[in-house]
Amino acid sequence: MDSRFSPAIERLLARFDAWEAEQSLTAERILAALVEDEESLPATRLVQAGLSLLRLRDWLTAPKVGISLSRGELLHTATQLCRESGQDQLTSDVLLLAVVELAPALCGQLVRLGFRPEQLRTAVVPENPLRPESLTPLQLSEPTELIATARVLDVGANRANESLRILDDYCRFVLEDRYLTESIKTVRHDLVATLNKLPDSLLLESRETIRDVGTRISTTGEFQRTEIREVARVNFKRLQEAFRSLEEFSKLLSVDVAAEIEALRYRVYTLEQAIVRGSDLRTRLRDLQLYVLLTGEQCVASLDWTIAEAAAGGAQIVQLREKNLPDRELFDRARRCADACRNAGILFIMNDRPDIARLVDADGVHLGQDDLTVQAARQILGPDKLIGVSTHNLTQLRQAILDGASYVGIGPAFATATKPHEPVAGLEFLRQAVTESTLPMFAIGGINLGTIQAVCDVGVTRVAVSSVIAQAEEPKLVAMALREALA
Ligand SMILES: Cc1ncc(COP(=O)(O)OP(=O)(O)O)c(N)n1
Ligand SMILES: Cc1ncsc1CCOP(=O)(O)O
Ligand SMILES: [Mg+2]
Repeated sequence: MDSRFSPAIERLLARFDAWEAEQSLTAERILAALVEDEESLPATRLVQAGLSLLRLRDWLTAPKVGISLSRGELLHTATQLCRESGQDQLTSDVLLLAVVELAPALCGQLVRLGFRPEQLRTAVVPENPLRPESLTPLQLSEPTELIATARVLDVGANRANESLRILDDYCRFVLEDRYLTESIKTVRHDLVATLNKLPDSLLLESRETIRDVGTRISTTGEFQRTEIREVARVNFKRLQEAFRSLEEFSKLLSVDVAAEIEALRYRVYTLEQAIVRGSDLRTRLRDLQLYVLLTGEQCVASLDWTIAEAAAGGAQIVQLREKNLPDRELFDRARRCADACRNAGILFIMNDRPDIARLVDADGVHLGQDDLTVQAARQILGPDKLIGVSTHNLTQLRQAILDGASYVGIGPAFATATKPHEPVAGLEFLRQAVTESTLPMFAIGGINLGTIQAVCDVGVTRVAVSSVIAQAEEPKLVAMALREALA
């Protein structure tokens, strides 16, 4: 067996041999084999680079003339890429990059499905690859400090991996969130890739669980979990401890590996914010489907009356969206709206202004792409208030999730006179958004009794509306009809 190949890669290459012998080795076939397992490294890399596996599989199963490749040229390119990335062993993501680079026509097709080739290259062949010569040569024959270091790293890697698996399950089965699941999975793969940069089998050779007194120590807290969310919270803590330890001890072997682990630790911190805090706020919004944006001048009647009527018809959130009021009047109006919403038993969200949201004790604030950041608004509002973010494409949606948004607006679904110059994102974006994540999402823009069915048909379950309520003679009846359509 060639030491550059793991058993999994050997098995793949044997399949390629067989296909080549029957003259059916094509770029598409190799790609399909690499993503057969949705947890595989190539599958994760493609998702990271913007490709949806569902769309890719649909495309792969459609009939097409394949692009022939030879096993020899594939291995040649892959070996060169390995050299560029400073790794000794051929990994499956390097094979993937080799296929994409050898078959530009295939790459072009994937780009049409959302794939960003430069992102794959950066992930597989980083700018400043860790060169093997930066690692200290090892002698593992005697129980030295080196062996002790390796044991600590082995334990840390196992702990981190266990926690990541649990968090993967949490995102997948509790939150049912595809993007967060992929993000956790990517951390797991990247940790493996980073630790693989340590000398061959160092961690395994040093394993000595029997001598590890820590395996027999447990505290009562270890077994107490009162809520499912606790599982995520506790495992993020464990994960961060494991990363901290890995980072400190790997400094003894390679500063480059330590730096990569530090970067992973920061990514995990961002995910913790999104997953643990997000879980609380998601729960608060779980059953809320109808969100109404109001501007005083747009309402045919008074704001107070419109809020009371809309709430009586089933509106569950009101946002005050004023664009032309001086601050004192805005503050005054916000206070009255907050009171009206409290009286009606619904949530009150302030548009654009975390400062005023805080002053009137609103339930939260809504921010657009050019407004203050989520992080800045959090500083003003503290940990318990809702922060909504407007998103118009998948990149903005993913960023809002990582920023810790409590919900997102997705749209505009249709052109609307309420915000006439806003480019329409359309129904296809709405469909993609609800497939990508389970963060509460309110479709917005041109939604009324005539268009709401089309919005529901793409899988949306929550809407935010303005003119259809503000300009209705009977907002209560309109709200009831919108709720009915969402039911
Ligand atoms: C629920 C919801 N979604 C989107 C928006 C739009 O916010 P933004 O892009 O900041 O535009 P303005 O409303 O501030 O003009 C929203 N307000 N609410
Ligand atoms: C604030 C905003 N942002 C995107 S569309 C929109 C207005 C939605 O109003 P309407 O429901 O009247 O189309
Ligand atoms: Mg705004």
